[in-house]
Formats: sequence, C-alpha cells, structure tokens
Amino acid sequence: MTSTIETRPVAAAVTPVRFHQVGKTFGQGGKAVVALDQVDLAVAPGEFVCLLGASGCGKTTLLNLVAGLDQPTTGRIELNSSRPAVVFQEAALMPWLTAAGNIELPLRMAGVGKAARRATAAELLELVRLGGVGDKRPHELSGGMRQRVALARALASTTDHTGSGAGKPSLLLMDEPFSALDAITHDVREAVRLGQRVVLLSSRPGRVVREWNVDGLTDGAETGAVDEVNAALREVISSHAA
Ligand SMILES: Nc1ncnc2c1ncn2[C@@H]1O[C@H](COP(=O)(O)OP(=O)(O)OP(=O)(O)O)[C@@H](O)[C@H]1O
Repeated sequence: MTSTIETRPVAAAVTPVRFHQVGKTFGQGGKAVVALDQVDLAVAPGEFVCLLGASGCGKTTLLNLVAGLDQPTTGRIELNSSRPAVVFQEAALMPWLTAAGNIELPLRMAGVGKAARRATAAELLELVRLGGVGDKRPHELSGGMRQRVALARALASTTDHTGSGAGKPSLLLMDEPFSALDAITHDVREAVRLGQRVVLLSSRPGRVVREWNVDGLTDGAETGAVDEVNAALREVISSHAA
C-alpha cells in the first residue's frame, strides 16, 4: 500500500467534479477563517471518494461548494453532473410524511407519476434494507433507519427524470452519512472499506495533504491501509491542536 495516490487518468469532459485551486474564507480581517486553501481535487465517474480530517477541517464547506450552497472565495469548481443530491449529517426528513413519502418527494417535484413514484420508493426502501417500514413516520424510526431513508431519498433525487441532465453523471454528496447507521462505528475503517479513494484534509486551512487509493484491497491490505490512514489522521489532528 503506497501513501501517495495513483491518480486515475480522467478525461476532463467526463469528470463530474473538479476543483481548481479552490479557497474559501469566512469573514474578513482579523476574524477571517480560511476554511479551504488551494484545493485541487477531481472525482472520476462512478468513483466513491471519502474525505477525512479533524473536526472543523472544512469537509462540510467543501461539500457545500460542490452542492452549490456556497461559492468559493478563490479558484474555480468545474461541475459536469446533474444537480448533486446531498445527505446531511442530520437526516432532515419531513416529519409529516411517511418514509416512502419522503423518498417520493424529489420524484413528485420532478413530476413523476404516482405509480412510478411508488415503485421507485419501494425499490429504494428494499435497497437500504427498510422494506417493511415504508408507512412509518420519521419519529417511529431509529436514527440509523432515518439516515437510510435520507440516503434512499438522495438516490431518488439523483435519477434524472427531466432529461435536462441527460448524459451527465449524477453526484451524491454525503456528510458523515454513516455515523448514525446502526452497524458501522469506525470512520476510518468505513472510509477504507466503502471508498475507492480516501482524501485527508489538514485543518485551518483545509488542504489536501494525502490521498490513498483503497479500491479493492484484500483483508490484510485493508487493515494496513486503516492503520496508515489512522496514523496520518492523528498527525493532522495533533498538529492542529499544537
Ligand atoms: N458560515 C460560516 N461562518 C464562519 N465560519 C465558518 C462557517 N462555516 C464554517 N466555518 C468555519 O470553517 C471551518 C470549516 O468548517 P466545516 O464545517 O466545513 O468543517 P467540517 O470538517 O465539516 O467539521 P466537522 O467534522 O466538525 O463537521 C471551521 O473552522 C468552521 O468554524
């Protein structure tokens, strides 16, 4: 396992998202917080990239920039995708709608007919292993179950129903989506297992300090990668605290 990334050859035209020297500063003068600085990052089509860093290193800021919820202060973001779907730290479900109703919401907004909406919601509920709870409301579900409903809703919204994003890849942005999931506890192991690439950010300013290609590792290599990422993460956390 090498600690330097083998950057995949990505054709510029199909790269769903590419950061060019992106910086984001909140506030001005002495009180300014440089959240991100000179971030260069490209995500390949179909690639699952996990961002890791100390609390406050700029992960949410970076996702907000990709989602178009905020603008960079410097640099440029190239997006070649349909509208990104976001799963937030808090599930943010509509409390008055059932689980199925929440998943159907983006489909309803896209003008998808009732029968097709029902079928898609049922399929997505099965996918996130919540087949039996479509008629439950959020307060009747556990935190992990609510997060899975939010994931299913995001997946529903990444499907292009209008044709306006035709031919463009979709982007799914997840801010600590699995921290509330029932069976998964460890962020780094989770990132190495689920991701194809792990990107480590430093704190204030948030910069890309290291990347690992963690695609298709064997069990032994996976454990080695987890140890290596953990050590690097501890290093950025302690240098931030110093
Ligand atoms: N709207 C804002 N105004 C001022 N400062 C902000 C704002 N949003 C974020 N920051 C600051 O920018 C830095 C990055 O914040 P961000 O929320 O992106 O971190 P994070 O990596 O997502 O943190 P966590 O892992 O704790 O959720 C932090 O220092 C934070 O205090």
